[in-house]
Amino acid sequence: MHIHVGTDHAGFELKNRLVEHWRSQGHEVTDHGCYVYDRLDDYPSFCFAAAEAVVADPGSLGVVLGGSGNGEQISANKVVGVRAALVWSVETARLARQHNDANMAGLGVRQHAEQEAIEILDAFIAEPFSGDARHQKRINQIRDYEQR
Ligand SMILES: O=C[C@H](O)[C@H](O)[C@H](O)COP(=O)(O)O
Repeated sequence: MHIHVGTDHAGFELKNRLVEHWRSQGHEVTDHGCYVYDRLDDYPSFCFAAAEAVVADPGSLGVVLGGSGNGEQISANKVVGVRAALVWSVETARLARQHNDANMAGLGVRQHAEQEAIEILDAFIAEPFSGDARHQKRINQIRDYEQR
């Protein structure tokens, strides 16, 4: 799996852990920043970069991190072709893939212990889309609206 990751300062340490963790599992990981810790940096540019990379790389997945994950998810969803879900438990992460075919996850680093955050994001990466017709129909409705 090719995984694109972006974060602001709030997720800097977890992002570095995830890059190492997923590479050790054999995943290809592209780090879209931030590359240095700056407590005054702004999340949108990192999220746009990760989101544009996901759209340009069909089959890949993306993860955006921040204090709450909210601004990161909002930013990622501005990029046409992105379906970013805010994931806050293993179950919501799995459902984001199973039902929504989400190609990006937003996670609030300040809302979880590190190990829990890693487990949530591992669940997101591992879960396939169910392919069920009822879910695909709804995803198509979102795609059609986005393209109008
Ligand atoms: O939705 C935005 C994210 O949670 C940001 O990571 C957060 O707003 C950053 O907060 P601060 O600038 O207070 O560290």
